[in-house]
Amino acid sequence: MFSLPKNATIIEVGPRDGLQNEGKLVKTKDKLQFIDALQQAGIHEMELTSFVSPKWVPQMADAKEIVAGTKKMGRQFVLTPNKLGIDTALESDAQSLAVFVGVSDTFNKKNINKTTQESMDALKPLVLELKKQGIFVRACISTAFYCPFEGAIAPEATIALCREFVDWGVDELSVADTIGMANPKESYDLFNQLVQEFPEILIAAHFHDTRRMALANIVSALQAGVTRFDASAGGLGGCPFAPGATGNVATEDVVNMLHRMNVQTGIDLDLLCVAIKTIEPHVTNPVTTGMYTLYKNRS
Ligand SMILES: CC(C)(COP(=O)([O-])OP(=O)([O-])OC[C@H]1O[C@@H](n2cnc3c(N)ncnc32)[C@H](O)[C@@H]1OP(=O)([O-])[O-])[C@@H](O)C(=O)NCCC(=O)NCCSC(=O)C[C@@](C)(O)CC(=O)[O-]
Repeated sequence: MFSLPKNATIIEVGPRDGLQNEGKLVKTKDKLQFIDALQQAGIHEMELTSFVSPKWVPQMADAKEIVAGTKKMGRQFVLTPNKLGIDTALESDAQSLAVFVGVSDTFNKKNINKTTQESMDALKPLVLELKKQGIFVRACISTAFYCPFEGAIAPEATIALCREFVDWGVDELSVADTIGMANPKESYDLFNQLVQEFPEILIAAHFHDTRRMALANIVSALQAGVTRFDASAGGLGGCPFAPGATGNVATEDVVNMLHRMNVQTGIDLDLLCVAIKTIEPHVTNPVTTGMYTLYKNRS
C-alpha cells in the first residue's frame, strides 16, 4: 500500500549548501536577509553556515557573523569539520552541530584532506565530548550512494559508517546523494535498511538533483519511513569538491509535492518564494525551479 506520513520536516540547507558553491561572494547582510525570510516562511530547521577553512571555502568566512545575526528559532545547524571549527562554533553560540564525512576515501580526501578513517579517528573524541555536553549532533554522510571519483558505493560501507556514528550517540544521520546519481530503487533500498537498523535515531535524506531524480528519490525514502528531508530554497547548491554535483533538491518543489500529497510541513510556499526572491539577485545563476517559476509568472 502507498502509505504516507501526515507530517514531514524540511531541513533547509540553502544558506549553507546552497551558497557554499556560489562563485560570487554574497554579502553577510544579504545572507541574513535570506535566512530571516526563510524563518518567516515557517522553516524551523536550517543549516546556517559552516565553520570551515576560509581558504577552502571563502563563501563561509562570515560564519560567526551569520550565527550572531540569526534569530534563535527552532534548530539551527552549523557544519564543523574539525576541532577548530567545533571550538569556534561553540564560542559563537551555535546550538547544534553537524559533522561531515564521505564514505569514499577519495572524496573525503578532496573535501577534508583526510581519508575516511583519519576523519573518523579525529572526530570520535570530539563527538563523544559534544554528546557529553548534551549538544545536538548531526552526522552528514557524503557519497552515500555514488562518488564522483570512485563510482558506486556499496550500501554496506555507508551503513557501517552510519553505525559508527550511531554508536557514538549522534542524534541524526543526514545521508547524502552528493552528486545526484541515486535512483528511486536505490533510495528505497538504502533508507529502508537504515530505518530498520537505526529505529531510534533521526534520519534525513539529502538529495542533489543533478539527474532530476531527487523528488522521486524523496517519495521512495518516504515509503521507506523517512520523514526528514534536506532541501535548498531555489535548488541552489552543491559541494565545491564534488565535480558534477549540481544543486540540492529545491525546497519549494519538495514542499509543493508534499502538500499536494497531504503531507504537511508547516511551510508557507508563497513566503518561501519571497525568500528565494531576496537571494536571487545575489547569486550567479537565475533560479529556474518549477514552483519558483510559477510564482514569478503569477506575481
Ligand atoms: C578541514 C580542513 C580545514 C582541512 O584543511 P587542511 O588544509 O588540511 O587544514 P589544516 O589543519 O592544515 O589548516 C590549514 C589552515 O586552515 C585553517 N583552518 C583549519 N580548520 C579551520 C576551521 N575549521 N575554520 C577556520 N580555519 C581553519 C588553519 O588554521 C590553517 O590556517 P593557516 O595557518 O594556513 O592560516 C579543510 O579541508 C576544510 O575546511 N574543508 C571544508 C570543505 C567543505 O566545507 N566542504 C563542503 C561541505 S561538505 C558538503 O557540502 C557535503 C554535504 C554535507 O552537503 C552532503 C553532501 O551532499 O554530500
